[in-house]
Amino acid sequence: GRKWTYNGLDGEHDWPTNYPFCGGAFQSPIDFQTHLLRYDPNLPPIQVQNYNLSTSEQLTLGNNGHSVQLSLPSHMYISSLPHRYSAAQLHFHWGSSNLLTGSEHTVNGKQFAGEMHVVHFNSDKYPNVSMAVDKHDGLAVLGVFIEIGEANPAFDKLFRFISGVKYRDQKIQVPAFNIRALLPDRLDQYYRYDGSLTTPPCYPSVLWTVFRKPVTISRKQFLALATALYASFAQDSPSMPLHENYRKSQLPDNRVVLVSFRE
Ligand SMILES: NS(=O)(=O)c1c(F)c(F)c(S(=O)(=O)CCO)c(N[C@H]2CCc3ccccc32)c1F
Ligand SMILES: [Zn+2]
Repeated sequence: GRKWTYNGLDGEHDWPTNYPFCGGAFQSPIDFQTHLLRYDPNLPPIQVQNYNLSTSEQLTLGNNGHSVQLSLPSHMYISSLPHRYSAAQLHFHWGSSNLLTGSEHTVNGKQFAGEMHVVHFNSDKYPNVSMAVDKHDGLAVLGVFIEIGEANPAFDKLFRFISGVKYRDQKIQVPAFNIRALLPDRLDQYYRYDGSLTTPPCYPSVLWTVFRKPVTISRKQFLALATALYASFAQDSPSMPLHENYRKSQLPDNRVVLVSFRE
């Protein structure tokens, strides 16, 4: 598709020009304001299967110019939703070295340092993520807020390779590891709403689950993510840093956000 960026020309205000859904309804992210929340006691804890990948498996780590993404095998899946949602990839959104506010979803206006998304597709109905991406029941994305605090060694299994994908379209193979260790310990407390991809083409095809509890990584780990990457190709000059790759909050339109926890 046509190129798009997070700021300046081709920035998010211009996305609807080439990607009409970006100007439509049910857009993500949104701000989880208290008055939008409704407690739903029937929301079950999220259950993930086969997330503990063996180190003999290899995954593709890539820089697609918009984020750093890790391919995931489709034998990983979420089993607690109405359909089986199989894993496709995970990626990150962040601010910059001195902007510790780079999450996409926010809580009463509070922005976290970053956010990780684990993208899954409805493998009961669609053969792969590309066929699912524009269907109303196509995708389920798990969102994890990232805060600066105690280091989390699991993220180093990914971040230690980031210098290998500094420039756009660079890809390397990395040893697989336990992806469950990237999620918070409690998967029973989360925000749930119907939304969209937060990047063009912004299809309103995502069942969002954003965990209430953030994960923490150290400032050193965060800087590895926030300062290592370029959105431009290796041969391009000048190079453009890949940072502040988060979309602004979208209008809730009269959407309700279900929560699995009581305040
Ligand atoms: N925040 S988000 O979860 O909405 C989201 C992204 F923020 C994002 F950057 C990407 S991407 O593939 O890295 C780049 C543009 O799609 C995807 N990629 C998804 C959507 C399209 C697609 C097709 C195949 C594999 C993954 C994806 C995404 F779902
Ligand atoms: Zn994302």
